[in-house]
Amino acid sequence: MKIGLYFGSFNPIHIGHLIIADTLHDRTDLDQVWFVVSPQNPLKKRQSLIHEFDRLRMVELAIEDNYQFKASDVEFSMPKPSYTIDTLAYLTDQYPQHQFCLFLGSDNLTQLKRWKNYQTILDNYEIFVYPRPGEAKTFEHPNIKLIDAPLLDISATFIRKSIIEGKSVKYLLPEGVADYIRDKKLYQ
Ligand SMILES: Nc1ncnc2c1ncn2[C@@H]1O[C@H](COP(=O)(O)OP(=O)(O)OP(=O)(O)O)[C@@H](O)[C@H]1O
Ligand SMILES: O=C(O)c1ccc[n+]([C@@H]2O[C@H](COP(=O)([O-])O)[C@@H](O)[C@H]2O)c1
Repeated sequence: MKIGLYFGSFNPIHIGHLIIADTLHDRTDLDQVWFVVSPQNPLKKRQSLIHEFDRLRMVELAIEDNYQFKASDVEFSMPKPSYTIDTLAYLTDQYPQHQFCLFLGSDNLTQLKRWKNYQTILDNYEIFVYPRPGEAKTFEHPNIKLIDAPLLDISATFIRKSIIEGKSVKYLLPEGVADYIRDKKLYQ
């Protein structure tokens, strides 16, 4: 099977993530999308990062009606911070029957040259990139595939801020995720 790995902090998962995953899945020959919840992005120091178990649970709630989407906690038992090349090597070793590729927002493509062993990632994995407002195209490589799709000006940062300010995030989050945040009083 061909699997698209969608790595992220998902703090929390929002409808932008779901639209991106669905668009990339629809426009490629991928069989499944795995949402890989990263405990700690090596380049982001965030005090508002809630526990990875809550972030994983919200991903599970968000994708439960889509059998082609899976949630992965593979990075929970790996060393922190979460280096993508190490997870790719682990998954490639664990699942030799699968072919893996990556999903990135274009903000992360801009940052890619700061990632651990980015050249190895580039040379060995196809990368599908969803455009993000404010991000210019940075570099080209045969394995980088830019997808032409509507810009989505939605971020988890905006959602966290809105919750703190008591503003509505009703249509920015899947319903189950909004309920989970409310019940557990997260991000307040
Ligand atoms: N609106 C968006 N457009 C394009 N890509 C996005 C968008 N939101 C998230 N992504 C991509 O999804 C992946 C996971 O993103 P992440 O969980 O960090 O969400 P975020 O909304 O960027 O969070 P935060 O605001 O906390 O940084 C990254 O590759 C990111 O580039
Ligand atoms: O491997 C790296 O050096 C590296 C550097 C920055 C980000 N990443 C990964 O990129 C993914 C997206 O992160 P985020 O916080 O934008 O959702 C997440 O899985 C991070 O662990 C990985």
